[in-house]
Amino acid sequence: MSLYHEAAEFLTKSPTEGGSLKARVFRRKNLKSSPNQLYALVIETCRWSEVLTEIIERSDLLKLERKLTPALALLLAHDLLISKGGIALPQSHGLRVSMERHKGRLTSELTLARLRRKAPSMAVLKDQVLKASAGEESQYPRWVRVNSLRSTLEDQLETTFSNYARAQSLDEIMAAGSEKKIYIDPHVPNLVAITQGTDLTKTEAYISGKVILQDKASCFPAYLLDPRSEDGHVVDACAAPGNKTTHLAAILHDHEPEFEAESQIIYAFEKDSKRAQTLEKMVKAAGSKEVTRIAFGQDFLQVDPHAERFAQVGALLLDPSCSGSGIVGRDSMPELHMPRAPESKKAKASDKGAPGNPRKRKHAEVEDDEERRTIRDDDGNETVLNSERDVAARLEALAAFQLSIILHAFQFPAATKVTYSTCSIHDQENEEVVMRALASDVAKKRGWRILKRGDQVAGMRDWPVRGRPKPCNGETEIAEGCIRSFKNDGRGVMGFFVAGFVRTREGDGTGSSDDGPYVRDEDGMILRDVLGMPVLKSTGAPVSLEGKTQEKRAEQPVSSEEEEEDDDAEEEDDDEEEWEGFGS
Ligand SMILES: C[S@@+](CC[C@H](N)C(=O)[O-])C[C@H]1O[C@@H](n2cnc3c(N)ncnc32)[C@H](O)[C@@H]1O
Repeated sequence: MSLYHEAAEFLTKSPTEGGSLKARVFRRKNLKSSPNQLYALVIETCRWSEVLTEIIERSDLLKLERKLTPALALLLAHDLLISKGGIALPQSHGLRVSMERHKGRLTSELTLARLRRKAPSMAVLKDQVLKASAGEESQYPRWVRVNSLRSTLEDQLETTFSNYARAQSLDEIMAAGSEKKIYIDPHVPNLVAITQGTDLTKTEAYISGKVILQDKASCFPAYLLDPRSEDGHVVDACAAPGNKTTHLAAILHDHEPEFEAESQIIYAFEKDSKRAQTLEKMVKAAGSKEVTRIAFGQDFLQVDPHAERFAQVGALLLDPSCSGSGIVGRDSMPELHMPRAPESKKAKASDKGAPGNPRKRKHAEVEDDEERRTIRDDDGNETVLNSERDVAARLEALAAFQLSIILHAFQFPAATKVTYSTCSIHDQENEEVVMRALASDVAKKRGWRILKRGDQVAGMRDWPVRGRPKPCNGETEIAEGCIRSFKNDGRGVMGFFVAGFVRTREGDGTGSSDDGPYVRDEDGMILRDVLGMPVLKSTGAPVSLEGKTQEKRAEQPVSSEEEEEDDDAEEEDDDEEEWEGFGS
């Protein structure tokens, strides 16, 4: 079966499997075509289907080529007229011949369709098509985190975003239309919002890991955790694809003291080996490899918190699988238009439900039925649910798993900071899990409590949307400590939840305070002398630079990217020698 026949099936048949197009394509076994190619063809054809339907009908293609079904005509017309590569079939293939003999007529119809839409060029038409077919995401800004391991905000403003006008508010970004505008986020450091429409993935900054596309809310957990040199090693318990792991690495880099300090490691666990490979790629691209140890396929719950190698783990970021109900545009699928089949021709079995029936149909509508029965978590796993009771049971199962992750993290002997986050909007997975964690034996025994709003990093303290008091049993301090965000509330972010837990080591009798050896101001920032050296609590005097400066200087690469690559190669060898896996 050709790519086009397989794609036509996805385009026309009501899904029997449920789930988004992406999930259905990637889950389908025995596909002859590459799932990536197939998915791209179907989704792009949907985007262009209104224009292509007009072209096919006006050119009478289906009357002239009786072997073509409406879906095949749509897919082939897409590749013939729109795709750079043309039709992906041998020149003598019947389908390709059927299309190419009408190329002149179809191309003229494309020009007329473009002119009817008042688009002076194909580029403008493409822009229009993309906008018209954009889903929920188009109402949101695009969030971009500047990766401080590879670049700085200033550098990016002068390079990647040099032709963007500075916006004074997020509203300006949302109202900017096609104008390129940029807004520097007031809550999360190194984060900007830009107008939708530009494909940043093609830029040098994206390819080289200088910028990372990451929703603002997804930046909250690492920022709230705020790992500092005195916190020791860090755990990212559920790490793939790695947005938060790489954010943690950038924050460690930003907080790296100029003076002698133990080097810090991020232990990144990922239960799913395939996703762990994505994590590895992201960690490498973001320049975080040196500080990150990935546990491929390792279940965090099977890891022994008391193992020697975790003795210095002071901070843990927990971002476990959840219902994903806060994700923006997860299932959005462009509206599909189908050319009408010629009158005399009976609709082929493979075209049932497409033309003749309502000519326009939203994939979402087809999937709505499925949606009632299917919930998809943020890892893309789907569960078929038949009733409200099923939904409640699924949320309870997720909540029980999420709670077990927190309780496991609470056991790490040196841990004093934990963040827990979900991209869910459900109380059951959010405040209710927090309350259950705080009420647990391990929390009580070890002195874990909520990180109060007043003790949070400045940007999180200022963020106005807080936890819901009701599921916190009216305990406002806990609700205020929880941070929420909601879709469609004008703040331009996804639905999200994060809470921090802290404890002092006195809580379990180990006797040291949890904010490290340096004097801090009321924002929790380390006090420094005029040279920027941190002031020690023990002596009241700044730390001496001796020793470290020379060592640092000796570590500096001579320069050049080539050297960086060489370094990488060496690190790989080093890693292989040093790292023997996590075990339990
Ligand atoms: C919400 S995603 C994490 C997203 C990630 N923190 C990021 O920001 O890019 C949850 C991840 O946790 C992984 N996971 C689920 N249970 C796990 C466990 N017990 N141990 C380790 N990883 C787990 C899933 O495979 C999935 O990749």
